[in-house]
Amino acid sequence: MARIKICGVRDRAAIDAAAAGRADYVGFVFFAKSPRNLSLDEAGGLAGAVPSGIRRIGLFVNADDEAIGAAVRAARLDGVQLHGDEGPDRVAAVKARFDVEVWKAISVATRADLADARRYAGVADRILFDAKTPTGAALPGGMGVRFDWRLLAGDRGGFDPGAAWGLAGGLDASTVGEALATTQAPLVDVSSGVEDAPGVKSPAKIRAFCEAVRAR
Ligand SMILES: O=C(O)c1ccccc1NCC(=O)[C@H](O)[C@H](O)COP(=O)(O)O
Repeated sequence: MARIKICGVRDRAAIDAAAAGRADYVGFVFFAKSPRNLSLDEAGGLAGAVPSGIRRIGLFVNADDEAIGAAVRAARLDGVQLHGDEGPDRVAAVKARFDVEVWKAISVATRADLADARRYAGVADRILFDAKTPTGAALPGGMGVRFDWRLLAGDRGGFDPGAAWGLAGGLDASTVGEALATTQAPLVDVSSGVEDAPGVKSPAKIRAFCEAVRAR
């Protein structure tokens, strides 16, 4: 069964719903422009509400070591998700500096974009294929945009078949079944698809999403 990450949680109710749905990961966003952004204090408080079986992943966009380190410590992060223009060298540097798993998001619109993932082979602990948001969009993710999931069927553009990966972008309880059937993704990541408004998670939608994944 696919693992589940509920990204952009901002309150205890969302964490409780993720736990009830037996999600594997929750995501804390550290990006000031995001409606899901958390302060270090907020993230530290929420971290204590996350049950021990759920891993905490911090999301960053082109952040420096100081910002990543402060969040890793405050929220006792198990992993970091690099969602900006970080190249393989930067991913390797984050991995060397911090004792956490490191995910790299790859923005996908066309098959050509998949080639980017190959650059991170043996460097990132997980590749997250996410939809490319439109040019000039406010955020590089978390906007409910999906891409053609058929691009990930087969060899995923030559991406290492043994490497860990996940699917994000435009998923919700009504679409995740089709996404999983098409891609066989080992992990699905959702944010706006389990919200009532940007940054406002819906416990009912989180539970429905988890049930839809488990129904596969
Ligand atoms: O969620 C954000 O606000 C965000 C901000 C900046 C970069 C990435 C962001 N989210 C990335 C995620 O992990 C989302 O879960 C992923 O893009 C899927 O989002 P959605 O299509 O809304 O489910």
